[in-house]
Amino acid sequence: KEAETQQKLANVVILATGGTIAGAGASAANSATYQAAKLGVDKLIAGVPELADLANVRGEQVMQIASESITNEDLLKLGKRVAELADSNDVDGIVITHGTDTLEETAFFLNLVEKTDKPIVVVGSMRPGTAMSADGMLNLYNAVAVASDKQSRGKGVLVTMNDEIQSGRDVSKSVNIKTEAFKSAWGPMGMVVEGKSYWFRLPAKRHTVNSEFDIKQISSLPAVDIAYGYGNVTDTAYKALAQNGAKAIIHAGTGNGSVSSRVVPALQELRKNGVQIIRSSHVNQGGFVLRNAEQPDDKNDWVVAHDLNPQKARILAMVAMTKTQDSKELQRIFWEY
Ligand SMILES: NC(=O)CC[C@H](N)C(=O)O
Repeated sequence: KEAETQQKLANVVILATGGTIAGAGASAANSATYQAAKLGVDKLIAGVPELADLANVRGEQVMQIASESITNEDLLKLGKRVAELADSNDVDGIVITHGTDTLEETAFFLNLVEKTDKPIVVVGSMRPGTAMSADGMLNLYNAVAVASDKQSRGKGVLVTMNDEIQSGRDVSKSVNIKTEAFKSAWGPMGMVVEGKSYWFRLPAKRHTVNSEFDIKQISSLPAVDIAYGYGNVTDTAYKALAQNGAKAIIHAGTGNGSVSSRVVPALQELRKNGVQIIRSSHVNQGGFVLRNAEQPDDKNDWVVAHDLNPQKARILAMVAMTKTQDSKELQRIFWEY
């Protein structure tokens, strides 16, 4: 009988990378002061026995770090392992436990490069498991529920936080401390309640199986860095990043991705020297940067990131530049993904 139920359940692999969901604090009152990345994946799984009702779950520890320390090499390592598992006949879905600080970057990266329609769900928590009202158990339960559900196939990389199913492309950590941290300018795709998914929207942008990018063809990512726009800004950071080898600079601009007149000449010069300039916006609730609005992008040969925030624009630029160095192609990619 037990063997029969096991056969009916989906096979879900949990790839653990660290973060608060694997964190531990000194006391139950420590919801914000704790150490991330302490618990191994077996303890995470053992902490939610109800996972066994949803799927045949097994875990792998890919790394054990706080997500602000994730490097491009870590992203590639994780992405390649996800692709191997997705190719395996006995894997139906993949869950990645992750720190929340760069979760949106990893989710978007996987959304661009994984050539599979099998569900890939990235999940974290805002409080460590040792805290009162810890959110990790339910977030993980929801992630496994979504990853084992056939309805989740072909919808791109997903994020389950705070009972919501979000698109890995759109979602961003928009609030810290609070458990309702992850939001998208375009709204969640659905909800997951008591292990059941309720869907309301589909992503309109290219992803996974419809993407032109494939993790199996990527062996390294080019240097792309971000510089911040603000009052009284100088061009020092932009020049320093280029000098240090940046192939593209994401301008985390004010408002519509506007650029200070004190910075414009340096960016024009950098572009002439081959560095791609990509205008994004650092406004909190969803930037929206259009070509030739605020700056003459056609004349400057710059690219706009449209609705992608600076950290997501960095991910797309890196992936795109594994294939093209042409600014027009880059702009096409920024419209399509
Ligand atoms: N809530 C979190 O996961 C944050 C912990 C840590 N800074 C990380 O991103 O891994």
